[in-house]
Amino acid sequence: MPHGPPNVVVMIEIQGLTRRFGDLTAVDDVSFAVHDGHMTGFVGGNGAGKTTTMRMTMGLLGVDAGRVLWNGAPITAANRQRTGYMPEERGLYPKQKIVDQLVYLGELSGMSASDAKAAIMDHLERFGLADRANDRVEKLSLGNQQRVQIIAALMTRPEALILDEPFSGLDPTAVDSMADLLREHTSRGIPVLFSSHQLDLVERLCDHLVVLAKGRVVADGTVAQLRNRGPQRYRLVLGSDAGWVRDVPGVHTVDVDGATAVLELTGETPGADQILLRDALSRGEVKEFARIIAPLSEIYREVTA
Ligand SMILES: Nc1ncnc2c1ncn2[C@@H]1O[C@H](COP(=O)(O)OP(=O)(O)OP(=O)(O)O)[C@@H](O)[C@H]1O
Repeated sequence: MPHGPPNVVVMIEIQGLTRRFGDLTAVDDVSFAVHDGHMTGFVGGNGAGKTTTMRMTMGLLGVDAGRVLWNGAPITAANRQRTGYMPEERGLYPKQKIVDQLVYLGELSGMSASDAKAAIMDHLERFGLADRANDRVEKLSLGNQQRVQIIAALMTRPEALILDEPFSGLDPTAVDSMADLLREHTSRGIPVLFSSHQLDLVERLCDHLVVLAKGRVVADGTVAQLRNRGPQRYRLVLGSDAGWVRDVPGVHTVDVDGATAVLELTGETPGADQILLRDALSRGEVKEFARIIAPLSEIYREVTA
């Protein structure tokens, strides 16, 4: 059972955040919103500025310019205290028992020891760690330590979640438990921002995507919106040679291999897809005419190139 107030509606807006380290502008005028009830994936190569943006959002790092809004007003310390944050650097005490450590962290966030304990046991159960509650952290594998770190961020009845690479190091079962937990939060209106290099996972989970490259936002939208930015690609499979498609107006031929053609519509000729299909049908059998859905990894390569 999820722990947290029902139907919280929070929107976080990041506006013009900028941070320099010496000559390097690590985060350069970054703006985007993390909408209530949305899972927002934050992606970008190593050093793109994701962690720096998240740390500024959490008030752990000063900003050179820009601001963060919480439901339209400048974010406060109290708002941040109600945000479940998972830092990139994992900070557990190796010698302490898992349950004691989590109770301590819960109390720091204002929970009573008994509430904290109930939330902890529920989360340990979900991550298959209930029987390890009294083990010292150092006895856990790295992946299981990661699960404990996640519990620390999620057990405190957060009203927003900002998670720096929460899926890294998790096995597929833990990835599924984590994904379910995050969905429970978004279904109650909680905004979730998480960074990840696992694009397949981001594609599967996220409603919204922000792509950072060299400190700047290079794409911001739904996966479908990002897909529709470029030319639309189709595959045409005929019963005979497809070479004639090269001469169809408004169609750019990417590749023809015998009866199969990969095409892009240039957008210059309205209804080019219908013209193409009519032509193809008038020449004989059409086995397939379908849009090619680019994987997120391809879109990512294009926007960060
Ligand atoms: N405290 C610091 N002092 C100097 N440079 C820093 C500091 N923190 C970050 N940087 C630099 O800022 C840039 C952005 O780093 P950041 O950690 O935000 O990237 P990231 O997108 O989270 O990368 P990764 O995916 O590798 O975790 C990098 O070039 C990094 O070396």
